[in-house]
Amino acid sequence: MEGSSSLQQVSCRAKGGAPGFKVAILGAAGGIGQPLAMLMKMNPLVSVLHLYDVVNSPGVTADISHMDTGAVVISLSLSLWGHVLLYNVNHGLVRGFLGQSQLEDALIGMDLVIIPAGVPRKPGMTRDDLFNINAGIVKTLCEGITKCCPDAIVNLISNPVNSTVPIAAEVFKKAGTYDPKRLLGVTMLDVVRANTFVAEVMGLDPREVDVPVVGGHAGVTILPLLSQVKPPCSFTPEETDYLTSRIQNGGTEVVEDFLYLFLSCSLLGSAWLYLQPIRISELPSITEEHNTLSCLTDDSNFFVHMSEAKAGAGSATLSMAYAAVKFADACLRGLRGDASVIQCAFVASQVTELPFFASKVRLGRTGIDEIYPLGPLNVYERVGLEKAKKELAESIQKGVSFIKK
Ligand SMILES: NC(=O)C1=CN([C@@H]2O[C@H](COP(=O)(O)OP(=O)(O)OC[C@H]3O[C@@H](n4cnc5c(N)ncnc54)[C@H](O)[C@@H]3O)[C@@H](O)[C@H]2O)C=CC1
Ligand SMILES: O=C([O-])CC(=O)C(=O)O
Repeated sequence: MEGSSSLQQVSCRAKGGAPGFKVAILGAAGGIGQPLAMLMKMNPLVSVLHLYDVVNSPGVTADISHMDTGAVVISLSLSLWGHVLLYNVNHGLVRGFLGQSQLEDALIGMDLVIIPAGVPRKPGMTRDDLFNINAGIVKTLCEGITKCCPDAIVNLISNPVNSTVPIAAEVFKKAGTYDPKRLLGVTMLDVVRANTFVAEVMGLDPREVDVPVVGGHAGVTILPLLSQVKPPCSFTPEETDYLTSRIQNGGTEVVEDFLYLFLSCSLLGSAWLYLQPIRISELPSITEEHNTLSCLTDDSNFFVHMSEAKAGAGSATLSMAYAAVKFADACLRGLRGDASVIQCAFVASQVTELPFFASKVRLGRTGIDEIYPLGPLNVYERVGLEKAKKELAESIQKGVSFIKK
């Protein structure tokens, strides 16, 4: 009978001794979690994939387990009407775990734990507005990590990253398992966005662009170092303003309807003077459409670009899953012993006077092998750095106090 067959215990033979790493995703049924799980299932470095959530992980696990890729699915156990039913979804090593009572099983023996669990922003909210809910979620999940896989590399995605990473560090310190080399706040999406936006402006292939983005992961704490872009590029002051603002507001561009308003300097031919991003709700006279809107005013002086926004349905999920997999893959390549695996991440750091800071790090067999200094900054970046540090200091302290209080 089709309906009941999935609930019978089926003996199956998992591929014995498949090489690769064991990875758990906490929050695997969410907007980021699902595409992240799918992409990790496609990663040849992953042999075992554990999918944990407080809802819907059985369905996501069953679905992902049918993919004929290396990381495989063995079994899914779920509590139903007080009974634990074991059902084997497929041969292989993707396992689903549902609810707090299965958190420890989800974590035992993991090499890498990726955490996108928690609530996302709605229009009008800052990432810091998520603190009250997400701080507790991250605390509980990290307490599980200290018990079950204290040596795992942790990739923390849940916002506000500027505070959740300090929270995780304090939880690990309290349990005596803290190793700063293994705790990384994921800021990869800022780099992904920066590469894309710079490539657009310069007419380059984004795959060939590398923009270091340092600081943190919220507003002005996101500091793209455009003076260090590879391949070397020079930007006009207007391009620098536009790119910095667009990268810093990339998350908000997805969360809510957002406008980029430019004043065209017709006397200067194709040059655009960038003004500032403006919310659609602040400009009611402009017709709203869901796709990119370009309109010219009567005197051709204004160019308006409106992004397609989720407008209440959450924040970035697909680009984030892509970025998370790019970052997780770098961590796994480091664990495997590959040379020169370098990415930006928000980590415990002595690069500035702050206890945490995002900058380029080299990943190795035990996590972070080296944290690189910021390198030479221009005046624009030095001003940005001071603003970033001021906000970051408060966010870090908020996270630390949450555990210490
Ligand atoms: N670091 C970054 O660059 C980015 C971070 N984010 C953040 O990632 C987080 C997740 O975003 P989405 O996936 O869009 O949200 P979502 O709401 O679609 O998914 C979150 C998932 O977490 C699960 N969850 C809630 N409490 C949990 C718990 N105690 N244990 C395990 N799972 C739990 C939910 O059931 C849900 O499936 C948000 O905090 C968001 O702000 C989002 C985009 C970029
Ligand atoms: O903006 C948000 O709330 C989600 C996020 O961190 C991002 O997209 O960078």
